[in-house]
Amino acid sequence: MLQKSKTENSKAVITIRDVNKSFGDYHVLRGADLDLYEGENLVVLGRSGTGKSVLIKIISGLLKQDSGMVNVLGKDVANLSPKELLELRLRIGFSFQNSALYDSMTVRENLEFPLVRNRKNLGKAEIAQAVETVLDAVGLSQTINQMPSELSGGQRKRIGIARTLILRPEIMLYDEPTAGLDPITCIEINNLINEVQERFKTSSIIITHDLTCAKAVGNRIAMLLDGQFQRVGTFDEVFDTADERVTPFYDYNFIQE
Ligand SMILES: Nc1ncnc2c1ncn2[C@@H]1O[C@H](COP(=O)(O)OP(=O)(O)OP(=O)(O)O)[C@@H](O)[C@H]1O
Repeated sequence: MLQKSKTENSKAVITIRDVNKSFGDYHVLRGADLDLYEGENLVVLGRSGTGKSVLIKIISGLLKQDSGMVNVLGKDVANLSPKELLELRLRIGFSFQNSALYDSMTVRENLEFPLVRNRKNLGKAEIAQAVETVLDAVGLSQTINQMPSELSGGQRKRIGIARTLILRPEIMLYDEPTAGLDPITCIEINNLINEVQERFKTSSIIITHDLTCAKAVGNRIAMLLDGQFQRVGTFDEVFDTADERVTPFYDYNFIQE
């Protein structure tokens, strides 16, 4: 796992500075600052409705901030042309709760799909090799000819992550990766997030309400409070406080050591 000092010496692949975003009277992001460093797993915590999804949408260019700067992989996201934005999005892997597999396709076909659509220069053998590599990475080589309906929830999640990895993203964005999974499967997904970091050298933002997950995968934790990342650091640093906006997170979560 990355040491904190190493993380802080790395270059930022996402830089967010003084970002504001309102919906009507509701000022969701209020001068938010955040860096994602190359190679790190950064966990974003925050109560429901604090703006975590809004932030991810701004990073991926689906929403525009009202003011402030968002730079992703050297690009000023708010000022990209539609074509440049598409190119940037191909360098980002999204693992979202609603990124379901295609039920009518086998695992192999599900994994081939993004390559066939986005990497038109690849031959059959290269596609087959890429499918094998990502299936091996998520530990599910044996499911290659199965249908999604034959897989468990945890296996479907892993195949979803494999489908994202097949385009070799530089950044991974995980939105609540362990939501709705049993505790054993949660541990498997946490391990997978760490394996992906190591094997594919990705830089990742992981949004979660699951503190076991946060502790297991986060090189750093960033807590969104009142529209800003007011507590950023290691897990222990973030929770070593009597701040009443922070302590309930810890008190009400069961932490598996
Ligand atoms: N397109 C939109 N139009 C109006 N309001 C919006 C829009 N998108 C988000 N909001 C509001 O912004 C606030 C933050 O929403 P967001 O989805 O980012 O919360 P979150 O931190 O991801 O919450 P959760 O943990 O429940 O997913 C909410 O009050 C939401 O209603």
